[in-house]
Amino acid sequence: MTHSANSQKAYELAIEKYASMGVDVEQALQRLKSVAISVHCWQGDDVAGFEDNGTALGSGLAVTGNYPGRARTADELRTDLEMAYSLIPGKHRLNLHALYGEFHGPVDRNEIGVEHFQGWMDWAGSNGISLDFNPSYFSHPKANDGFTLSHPDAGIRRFWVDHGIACRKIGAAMGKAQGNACVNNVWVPDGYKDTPADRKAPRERLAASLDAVFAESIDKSYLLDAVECKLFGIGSESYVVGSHEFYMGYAISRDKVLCLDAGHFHPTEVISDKITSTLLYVDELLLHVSRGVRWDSDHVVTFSDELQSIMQEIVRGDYLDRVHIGLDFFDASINRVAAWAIGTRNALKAVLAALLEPTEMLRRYEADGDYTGRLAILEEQKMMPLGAVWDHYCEISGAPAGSQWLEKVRDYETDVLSHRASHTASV
Ligand SMILES: C[C@H](O)[C@H](O)[C@@H](O)C(=O)CO
Ligand SMILES: [Mn+2]
Repeated sequence: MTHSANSQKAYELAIEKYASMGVDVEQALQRLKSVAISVHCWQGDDVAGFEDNGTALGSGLAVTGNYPGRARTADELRTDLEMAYSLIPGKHRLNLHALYGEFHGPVDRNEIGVEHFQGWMDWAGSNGISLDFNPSYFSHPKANDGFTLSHPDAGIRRFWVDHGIACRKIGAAMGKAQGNACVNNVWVPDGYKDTPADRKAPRERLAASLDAVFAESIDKSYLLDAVECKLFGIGSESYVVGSHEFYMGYAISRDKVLCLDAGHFHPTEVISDKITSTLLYVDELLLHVSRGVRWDSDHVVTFSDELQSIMQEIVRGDYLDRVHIGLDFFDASINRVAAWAIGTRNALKAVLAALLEPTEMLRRYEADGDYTGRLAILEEQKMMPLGAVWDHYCEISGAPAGSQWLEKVRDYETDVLSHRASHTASV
């Protein structure tokens, strides 16, 4: 039997196996097709961007590794992204940070405009990709002392408010051009390394600055404002102004999208358990699917228990239309295109696994108090033929099945990435 006849047979057996649990595989694949993951641009170049403002990555962000082939220009980044998208089944979005504009000279953050992102918008339009956006409150001389929107200096706060306003205009133009809302996510690094004497004033200033950023009402069909909390960063170990409680309250009171980054909580705290709670109080969530490892919040996403739980919670709650799934990791120690492919494919595999769960059966057991049955079926799920369905989905989507994508990345490395000058990422 040929390889494709084998995989067809495996798929047919998988359909039977899932049907015996009351699960319709074709219906699950139909739903999966509509799931667009927002792929983050910053994995491709170690969060460097194209500003050339002489400021190294900081504000608690660090990229380790010096794997050759980092994208150095917007064109290189776009070429790498096209390669990555070709390895991922389905149609996905691109999440751009403001420091990735094409500036052609010095343009400070408070002066950026739609024109600096026209190249990205044209590229996105011709590739059928929708864009999301983020103001960049780091890697800038005015962020070097650890504070931006909550800075004690009113002039610096004003500068960063103007950056936020400029980014909302850019995001709205993207949303208008693409015909669906651009999610514009605000994350600020503000915080103290050591115990503060005043936890209150910076939070009051941050709330006031955010209100100024969001003062202009923009049609939600163009732009969705999101806000992202963090527990701690390198250099803000003792206090982060934008904590979870801060942004939870802010998002609820100001009708904003709440962003939950999987690496931004206590090491044993999981965002999968926050989805059903937060969605009682906010209309929509943005997820930054990431993987924390000790001090780092941004390892490449693997097919972990938590990744599976996140997607189960979204699917079980029927939240696929209320949760925007974005990625957030950066690893300079491995091939960067492979990092995108691994992380995004894993996120999709976890969505598929969740769509193939016999949820009705599990709920029935639970309602009947049959916790033995619930645990037994949850564990049996782990041995179901997910891989055969995934391979089939890749094949019908024109993406490589199994590990075939790796060969394509190796070829791309030889043909393209290896010709780029080597560099050393920040450590
Ligand atoms: C580039 C950053 O990772 C990103 O903007 C932010 O979402 C974050 O998670 C900071 O820790
Ligand atoms: Mn994040």
